[in-house]
Amino acid sequence: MTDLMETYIENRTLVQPNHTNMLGKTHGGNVMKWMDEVGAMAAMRFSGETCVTARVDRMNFDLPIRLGDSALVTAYVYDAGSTSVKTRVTVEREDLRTGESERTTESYFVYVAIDEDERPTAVPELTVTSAKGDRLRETALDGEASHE
Ligand SMILES: CCCCCCCCCCCCCCCC(=O)SCCNC(=O)CCNC(=O)[C@H](O)C(C)(C)COP(=O)(O)OP(=O)(O)OC[C@H]1O[C@@H](n2cnc3c(N)ncnc32)[C@H](O)[C@@H]1OP(=O)(O)O
Repeated sequence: MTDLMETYIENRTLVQPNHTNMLGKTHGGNVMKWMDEVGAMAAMRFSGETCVTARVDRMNFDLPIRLGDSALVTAYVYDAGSTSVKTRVTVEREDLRTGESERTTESYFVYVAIDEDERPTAVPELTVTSAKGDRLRETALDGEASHE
């Protein structure tokens, strides 16, 4: 068993010129890659296994992430099947000079734990033992449903 809060991972990237287009906005592909990586880390921390991405839900880029911003990616596991692991992944941009922070995108990634032969392998049960964990799971289940 692994608790939801143990899977909670945040990762910040300082947006540099090599991340942006000619308008000084972060390429969507970079944002997706950062999300995939942090989601995979949450899934691996949960399962104790190598995890591969099986599905990515709809993804809207609601606001641009500007050159010089900090991009904060947060992921956690909110549900699991026999071998699959569901994660909620969100991104916020922060203007480091003002501390102003805004959500730019959110999505749901499904990973599958694999063994040495790259075949799906069993994952543990997810536990939720705190009020914060309950809130995060509820938020993810509601968000997943509204993403359908
Ligand atoms: C080797 C070195 C390691 C080093 C470690 C270091 C890593 C450090 C961090 C990693 C950082 C970046 C990591 C990014 C992660 C990638 O970028 S991975 C690359 C992109 N993904 C891939 O290449 C995966 C390609 N797909 C596959 O290999 C196979 O389709 C899969 C995903 C293993 C599934 O295999 P399968 O035989 O079809 O599985 P099957 O038995 O039908 O179903 C198994 C489970 O998967 C679920 N499932 C399958 N497909 C889907 C789907 N499309 N949607 C939802 N659920 C699905 C099933 O519902 C089932 O769930 P459970 O009921 O068991 O819970």
